[in-house]
Parts: sequence; C-alpha cells; structure tokens
Amino acid sequence: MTDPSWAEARDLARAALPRGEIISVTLAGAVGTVATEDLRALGPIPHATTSAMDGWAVCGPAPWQLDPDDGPLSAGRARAVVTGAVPPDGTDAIVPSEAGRLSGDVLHGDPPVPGRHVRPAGEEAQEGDVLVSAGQVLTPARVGVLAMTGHDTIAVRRAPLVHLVVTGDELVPSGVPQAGHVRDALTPTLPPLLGALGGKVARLDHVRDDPRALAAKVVSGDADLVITAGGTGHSAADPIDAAWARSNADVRFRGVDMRPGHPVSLAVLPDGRPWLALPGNPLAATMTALSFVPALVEGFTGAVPAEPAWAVAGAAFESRADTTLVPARHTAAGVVPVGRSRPHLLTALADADVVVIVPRGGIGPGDPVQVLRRAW
Ligand SMILES: Nc1nc2c(c(=O)[nH]1)N[C@H]1C(S)=C(S)[C@@H](COP(=O)(O)OP(=O)(O)OC[C@H]3O[C@@H](n4cnc5c(N)ncnc54)[C@H](O)[C@@H]3O)O[C@H]1N2
Ligand code: MOO
Repeated sequence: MTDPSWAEARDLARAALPRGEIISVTLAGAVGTVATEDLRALGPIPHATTSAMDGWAVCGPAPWQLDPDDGPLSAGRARAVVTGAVPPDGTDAIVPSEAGRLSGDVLHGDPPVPGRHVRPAGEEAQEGDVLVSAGQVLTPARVGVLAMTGHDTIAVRRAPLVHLVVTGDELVPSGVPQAGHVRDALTPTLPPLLGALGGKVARLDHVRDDPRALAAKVVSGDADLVITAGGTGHSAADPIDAAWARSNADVRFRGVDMRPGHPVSLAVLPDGRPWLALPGNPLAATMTALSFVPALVEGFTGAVPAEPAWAVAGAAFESRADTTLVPARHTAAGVVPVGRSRPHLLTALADADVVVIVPRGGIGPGDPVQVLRRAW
C-alpha cells in the first residue's frame, strides 16, 4: 500500500508481527512484559488490619491506663503500637505518639475518632479482585501491587527483540563532523528510545548504502523485528527498495501520509520478521519510531493498544498531510510548538515534552488535540 493514513499504517504495523510465546517470569523480571491473563488478588489488600501510625491503640474514652498484656483491649486501656503492626482486638482508634501525653502509666489525649489511623484489611481489594488485566503492561507499580498480594511467578509475553541496522556511507561514529560527513545521531538515540517504546535492541549493526550488504546483514539476524534507519528515499543511493527486492520482502506500506517521516515503510520478510524502515533524517526517524514501534510491539505482546493522550492546543498547528507530528510543550495556555521543527534536526524534540498529532487542515487555539507522551 502506498501512502496510507497514519492510523491505517499503525493498524498495518499492529498486524505485522504475530504474537510472541507465553512465558513465565518472576516479578523481578516482569517490568515491561505484558500480562496474558487477568491477575487477581490472592487475598485481601491490605491482608490484615494494621496501625497507620506509631503511637497507642486505645479503647473507649480518654484517659487510658497502659495495658502491658497481649490480649484484647478493654475500655479505658491503651497499648503501644508501631506503624504496620496489628493492633489488639478491641482497638477503637490509634493515638499517634505526638498526640498523646504520658504521665506515669496513664495516657492522656483528645477523644479519639473511631477508626482513626487504623488501616482496615481489604480496604483496597478483596480476594479475587482483578489487579492487572490481560493485555496490560507490567509497570513497576503494578508489579508492586502483585507482590503485595503474594504473586511470585506470572504468565506474560516478553518485549520483542529488535535487530537495529543504521545505514549511511556518510555517517561517522565519533568526533566533530567535517563537510561531507555526518555524525551518527541515531545510534545513541534509537536503542533507548526503542526500549522506552517496548522493544529491546538485541543487535546493532552499521551498514553502508549497499542493498546487497543490507539484505545480507538483515537476513543473518534472528531477532523478532528488524528496524533500519536511512535509505528510504527513491534515489539510486537509497538501498531499501533494492534490499527488499533481494530479500523477497512483502511490502505492507511504502510511505505514509505523514510529516515528517513520509518515506517510512514496512515490509515482512519471508521468515515472518517485520522490517520497519525509518527515514534517515533524525526527526523523521524518531517521529516514525514513536508512531509505529508501539503498534508493532502491541502485535507481539498482545498489549491493549495505547491510545494517544489528550491536551488542549495553546496555539494554531498546521498540517498539510493526513497527519503532522509537531514537538510541543505544555504551558498554562495549552500545548505550544517548540522551536523550529525540521526533519533533519532534533533540537525541537529534545526540548519537547509532548508531540502533537495534527490532523489534516490543522487545529486552532483552544481545540482538543491528541498527543504522544514523552519517550524521547
Ligand atoms: N527527491 C526527493 N528527495 C527526498 C524526498 C522526496 O520525497 N523526494 N524525501 C525527503 C524526506 S521527507 C526524507 S525523510 C529523506 C529520507 O531519507 P532516507 O531515509 O533515504 O535517509 P538518508 O538519505 O539516508 O538520510 C537523510 C538525511 O539524514 C541524515 N542521516 C541519516 N542517518 C543519520 C544518522 N544515523 N544520524 C544523523 N543523520 C543521519 C543523512 O545524512 C541525510 O542528511 O529523504 C528526503 N529526500
Ligand atoms: O518527511 Mo522527511 O521525513 O521531511 O524528513
């Protein structure tokens, strides 16, 4: 397909990579994987009623006689407790240490509000409640919730492994570039960016603008997904078309109706590995990675598609394509464009905290807009 819309191209990307296998991981290795089934509370959360403060458990009205025993509290009695400890049966409230005064073994304080500073069992969830749904990404906080209720090992799909290939005869890996050379900005940028988008770069290669070398390098890989940067143009020097022809790739889209990044393309190799070809211009490469890598990852992991977030435009945004992606910043007036957003530069994205998804025809100040959140 030539020049599908941005949304159509995301759907094509989502369908390009078949689901990965289900594996079992410990919670320590679960962050970034995707739940394959609903994960439920194995008991109430919190699992027991506990004190929220260091102080005294009290029963009945003040004053209270300190009770050194272990049994239930009776009216007019108090017993020292620490945060997180189970208060004795009969506790009406906890008096924090700073709110009580001891004279000898008698505790004085204001009349307690029943239940004050007591954290009841089951306050957050009951046994069997769904804590993480099938298709949700395991975040650090979700893993913490699962740990609280006693999960140890869970069934997930892992992040897809990526074979990243950066192309370009003109690229130099270090130092200040001279005319005719270009310092490679994507080798340091793409692996962490792809990681933040749910992929994991397992192999990184650099190849000259030679279709034969590019096809051979890609065919020799065994990651789940191939991502190349550069060479998507239609000049004789651009190797993507010829490399795809050499490797019998099934082209799913060749160009997308978007700016920047119009030449971004997707094919599937005969062995089933998708090959996402990002343009070489650094802003075009990063914007197209932000657009299509999450969709490819969702296909592999079964993650529920992440919808772009909403914001309010604080300025006018133009689009002469189906979709224009504009680096922007949140301000009190809404999101506004950052600097000059040029495909061959990257400064605007470096200063942006969102990317605004501008539909054809543009949007005006005060309009609701969808945005991509920071992964860069
Ligand atoms: N006649 C036309 N020319 C171009 C068109 C077009 O439609 N007709 N489209 C332009 C657009 S849009 C883009 S985007 C680029 C696509 O370029 P390629 O994917 O072929 O990328 P390259 O030619 O390899 O590089 C483009 C540009 O980016 C620099 N680059 C490449 N890799 C890196 C890197 N790793 N780090 C830093 N900079 C990099 C490269 O030196 C070039 O300046 O084509 C337009 N042309
Ligand atoms: O759209 Mo290109 O992606 O202008 O750089």
